[in-house]
Order: sequence, then structure tokens, then C-alpha cells
Amino acid sequence: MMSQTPNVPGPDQIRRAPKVLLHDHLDGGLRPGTIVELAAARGYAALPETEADKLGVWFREAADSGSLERYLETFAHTCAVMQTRDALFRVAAECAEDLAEDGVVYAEVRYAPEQHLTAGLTLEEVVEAVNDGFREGERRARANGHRIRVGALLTAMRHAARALEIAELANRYRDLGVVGFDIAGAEAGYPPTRHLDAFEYLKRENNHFTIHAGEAFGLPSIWQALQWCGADRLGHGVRIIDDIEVADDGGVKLGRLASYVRDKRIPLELCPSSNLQTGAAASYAEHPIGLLRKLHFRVTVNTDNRLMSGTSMSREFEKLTEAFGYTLDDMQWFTVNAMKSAFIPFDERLAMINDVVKPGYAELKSEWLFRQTSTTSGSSGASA
Ligand SMILES: O=c1[nH]cnc2c1ncn2[C@H]1C[C@H](O)[C@@H](CO)O1
Ligand SMILES: [Zn+2]
Repeated sequence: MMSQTPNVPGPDQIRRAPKVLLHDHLDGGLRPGTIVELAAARGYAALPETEADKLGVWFREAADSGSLERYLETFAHTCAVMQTRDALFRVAAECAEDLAEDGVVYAEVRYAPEQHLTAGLTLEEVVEAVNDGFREGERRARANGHRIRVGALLTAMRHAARALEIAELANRYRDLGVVGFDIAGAEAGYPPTRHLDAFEYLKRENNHFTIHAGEAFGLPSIWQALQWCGADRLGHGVRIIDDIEVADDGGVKLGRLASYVRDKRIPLELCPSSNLQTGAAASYAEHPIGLLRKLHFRVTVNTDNRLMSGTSMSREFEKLTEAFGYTLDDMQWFTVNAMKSAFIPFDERLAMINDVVKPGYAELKSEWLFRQTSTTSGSSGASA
């Protein structure tokens, strides 16, 4: 009798599974070939490599330093070639295409408009170029048989002083392609409370925001992001593990902050490969996602920077499947968590879960029923 095998997905099933991505940087996901072409067109001569494959390797190696500060230095090259409307449009369109090709059905992609002004664009022109690019990428994806919806998150850099201005920009483009706000950049020395005026403004406007917190720096940063700033989600938040004690007998004790995060269902935008590069975790198998998932935190899986980590949503899930034996049911759980935590309206999130995510997983989970056997004679051919 044929019995159901556990739903441990292979690479092909992982790629075809509907995936939802909440934490991905536009300036961290360019195709290496595009960087080379844009640099040549703009006369940007500071690229460390001018051959696409070598440049891809350079980004991965340079980002692999164990330090968030050094990791962030690599963005100087991607931002340098994203300074014109055409370049931003192209990068955004390719981003949507690449995500769709990887089986992502819904993505929130972030970038910092203030980092794209050196050739004279205004903040509004930057946002409109990226939005138009996303729409174009969605169209191209559809023409290739994929469906994807991409929303933008506008990021303010935490070392700078433009957070309120960027928050106002996010509010102005709400319902016009921008779904929320974020702050990013070096964490140590730049607490989120520096930008309290921006967060208070967004709350008064009933708008949504996430905050990079608990990546390079620990619990105080998460606490501030939630209890002073009122973040809807945590970008990374992986250091919440520091508030969880696991005893030798396996008993688990949550501190007050970890309890709050779990009880309030605060979404954690975990990015395993990125954490390995910046030193926030030592290996996939030791990544806190294993424990946090077991304890039913609202965990989501994300790429952070596909270029710097040489990754994709499918690769992140492959690594987690290898490390923890996750099944299609686990993948669906992470995906539903992400869709529940998105910044689009509730009815749209629900429809994405019920009409796109769940049917997609049901289809994959039923594949074993239709697997062809090697013989039709009733004999397996093997001697008993
Ligand atoms: O993982 C990150 N932590 C903090 N900041 C980050 C991370 N990845 C990218 N950034 C920064 C560098 C980008 O230029 C900026 C906007 O996307 O956000
Ligand atoms: Zn990030």
C-alpha cells in the first residue's frame, strides 16, 4: 500500500510553493549584471569588479565579515548606480520579476529614498520611479505565468536626521504603492528613540511601521522599538532569544519582554543567512529560528539582501529544511504568519491566505497521491 511520505519538500517544491516576503532591501537585491551595466552607463568607476559573476562573489565575500557595519559598507556601490529614474525603474522591475520567478506571491520591499538623491532626483521622483518599476515587474511576471504583488516600505537611515520627512513621504504615498515605513542602518549607538517624532507622527496617521531592532544589538533595542516607538513588527528581532532561558531538562522560561513579544503576536522578520554574515548566529542549525518556531512566536522567514547573501526565499527555506527537517506544513505556517503580518488591509491578507497560499500548499501536499509507480502489474518487482 502506498502511504503518505512526510511532506519534506525538495528544492523544486520549495521553489513552486507560494512564499511571502516582508523584509527585503531593494538596494540589497540587484542582479550583478545590472550593477555592471548601470555603472558603465553612469561612469561609476569605483566598482571592485566589472565582470558580473566576480562582482556577485565580491558582494558575498565582502558582506561575510561578521560585522553589521562592514556589511553595510557594500551598499555604497549599489546605491551609487541607483540615482536616476531609469536605474530605479529597472532595478525595481527586475526585483519584482526575480521574486516572482522564485515563487514569491506577495512582497514588501524596502529602500531609503534619501540615499537616491545625488543626481538631482527629488524624494517624490524616487518613490514614483520605484513604484512604476514594481508595477512593470508585476506585469512582466504575469506575462511569464507568475502572479506577484509588491508593496514598498520607505526606510529612513538611523544615523541621519530625515526620519520625520520620510515618514511624511510614506504617508503621502499610502494607497499609491507604499505600504509602510522602516528604519535601518547601524544599530549600536543609534537607538530607535532618536526618531520618536517620526513614529509618533505615523501612529497619529494610523500608519504602519517596522523597525530594524535586535540584530547587532540586543534586548534594549527591541524594548525601545516596541515600548517607546510602537513598532508593528521587528526587523530581525532575533536577539529576543537573549530573554529566553532553556534549562538542561529542556524547560523553557520566557522573560517579560519575550513573553510580551509572543503574547502580542509581534511579527519577527527573521533573516537567517544575513544573520550568519553579520555574526548574529553561528550556523543555520544553531539559528534561534528553531526554538522560536517551536515556542510559537510569530516567526517569518526573509531574505534581507539577496545580493549580499547570494540568497533567495527558496534558498532560505532549503537551508531551514536541511537544518530542522521542516515540512510543507511548516513552510505553510511561516508563510501564513508572514501574510497575516503584512501591512495591506485585513480583507486582502485574508484573501491571499485563503485563495492563494493555502490552495498552493494543498496542491503541493497532494502531489504524492498522483506519483506514478514503476509498474502497473501489481508487483513491485522486488523480491520479498
Ligand atoms: O540587515 C540590515 N540591518 C540594518 N540595515 C540594513 C540591513 N540591510 C540593509 N540595511 C540598510 C542598508 C541599505 O542601504 C538601507 C536601505 O535599504 O538599509
Ligand atoms: Zn534589513
